[in-house]
Amino acid sequence: MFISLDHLGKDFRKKPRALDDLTLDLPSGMIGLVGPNGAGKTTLMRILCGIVAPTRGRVLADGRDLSDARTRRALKQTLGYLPQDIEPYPNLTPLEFLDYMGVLKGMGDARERRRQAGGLLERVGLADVARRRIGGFSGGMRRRVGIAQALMGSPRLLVVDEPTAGLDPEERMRFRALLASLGGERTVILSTHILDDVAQTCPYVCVLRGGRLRYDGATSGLVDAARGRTWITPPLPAPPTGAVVANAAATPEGTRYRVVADIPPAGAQPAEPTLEDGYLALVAR
Ligand SMILES: Nc1ncnc2c1ncn2[C@@H]1O[C@H](COP(=O)(O)OP(=O)(O)OP(=O)(O)O)[C@@H](O)[C@H]1O
Repeated sequence: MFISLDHLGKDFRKKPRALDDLTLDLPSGMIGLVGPNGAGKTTLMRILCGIVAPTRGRVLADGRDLSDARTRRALKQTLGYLPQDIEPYPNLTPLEFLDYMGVLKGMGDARERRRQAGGLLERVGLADVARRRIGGFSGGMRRRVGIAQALMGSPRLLVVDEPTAGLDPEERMRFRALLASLGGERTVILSTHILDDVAQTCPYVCVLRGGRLRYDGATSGLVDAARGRTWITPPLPAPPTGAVVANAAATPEGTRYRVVADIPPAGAQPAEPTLEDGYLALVAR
């Protein structure tokens, strides 16, 4: 599915320009959406899912304008959304929950719903607990129920908000591998604060800050934003002023800072930038 944003903007009463003039063509496959708190990621995802209407501009899905109610209805049937705060009903089993979500998505055939639910639970590694109540599941297992429900109806657009937040490292890796297997023909938009998740799963990334698009393109290209601007300081008693600190390492003589800055701090040596440095160079104020 091809999504285009055309001068998209969103004002809230207390927050004008929560999104500001976004124009962008999203490719199919895995797309990372990153940015600091309040950058507008959730607002953008809600607009893409047809939950919130933009104040200005438009979204086109395969060339069709989402401001049209019929297009929105059609999109909702081919859309999977895993919101940040999903809490699957604790009294249901995963099979029951997926069946219910299938009904909400307009899947009328009960046999097909059961077939898909069974296959998806297999895929997310929950087949052996498919008939247990979700209430007794760990956070990671609930998140996997969440992704399975988002995949009911084989959506062509999958929107996933902060899926690995709060998971332990093993569950996070597992979830990441699962997400990586979902790309292909489908468009998957993955919003996250964890840059490493994007580096590992998304060839394409959009960086938002303060409602504006700061970067869109190959994830590997993010490093260029910090090229020639990344430095390691000598041991110092305090961080250098006027530089964005990307990392700090304590030494007996003081702290060595890894910084992104146009002008090198006194005595600093140039360093090869990483994705993180590039991201910081784009979003730091
Ligand atoms: N329903 C709303 N009413 C008023 N303001 C809102 C609403 N939703 C979002 N905002 C504001 O819009 C801005 C963007 O919020 P949004 O939740 O989209 O950012 P985000 O990038 O998802 O942030 P986070 O990473 O913290 O989840 C913020 O300043 C937020 O306070």
